[in-house]
Amino acid sequence: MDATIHKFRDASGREDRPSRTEAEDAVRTLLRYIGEDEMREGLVDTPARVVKAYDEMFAGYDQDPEQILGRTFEDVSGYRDMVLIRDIVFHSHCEHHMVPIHGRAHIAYLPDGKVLGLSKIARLVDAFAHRLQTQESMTAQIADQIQGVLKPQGVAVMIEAEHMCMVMRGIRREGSDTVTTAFTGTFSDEVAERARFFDLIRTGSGR
Ligand SMILES: Nc1nc2c(ncn2[C@@H]2O[C@H](COP(=O)(O)OP(=O)(O)OP(=O)(O)O)[C@@H](O)[C@H]2O)c(=O)[nH]1
Ligand SMILES: [Zn+2]
Repeated sequence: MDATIHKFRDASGREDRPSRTEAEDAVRTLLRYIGEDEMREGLVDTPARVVKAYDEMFAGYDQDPEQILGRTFEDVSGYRDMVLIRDIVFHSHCEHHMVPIHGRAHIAYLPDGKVLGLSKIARLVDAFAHRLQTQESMTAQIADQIQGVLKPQGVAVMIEAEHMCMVMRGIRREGSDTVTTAFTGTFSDEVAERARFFDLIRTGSGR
């Protein structure tokens, strides 16, 4: 499993980033490549729209996951049991074909004195989803980032996703989900904790 976390790059930091105009020209080239007339009325503004959409869909390269998780809370009255956020819907793009992946992430951790703001976990998913991804990398990146920043007793991540590159092209197989998991700490060591994680995802009543 490739757990490499893309290096945080700030918007101005990459000297080799093409300009907006160059990116729009590249879209015009693709329009011509598919057989379109990039000058026809309906397409005149399309390159600018596509680049704007890319800014949003790939905003993750300018987001620092560590900063997203930065603030933790310690005053949780001694709560030590599992915290599970399930069904975090996300949209991403596969790094092989640059077409959408859509799915759900289920993320749990066993606190060791500190907890995260709940919204920060969904923000973390978005930061990684808004980059080119493989499902395996994204799963490992989320687990490693939470483990690294929060240092809980363990992290469990499960992602279920559909890859449009398998639906719209190639094998053209609708409805198959890919499931990936990553476990650290107690979840990695103890089969019972993993079982409770799976139980809570499916039934909501692990104990
Ligand atoms: N492991 C993994 N594979 C993925 C993911 N997303 C897409 N793929 C696969 O990446 C592979 C790329 O295979 P290639 O043979 O290089 O490319 P291709 O000719 O477009 O492959 P086909 O999709 O089989 O037509 C395909 O099998 C895809 O299904 C992912 O998140 N993880
Ligand atoms: Zn693909």
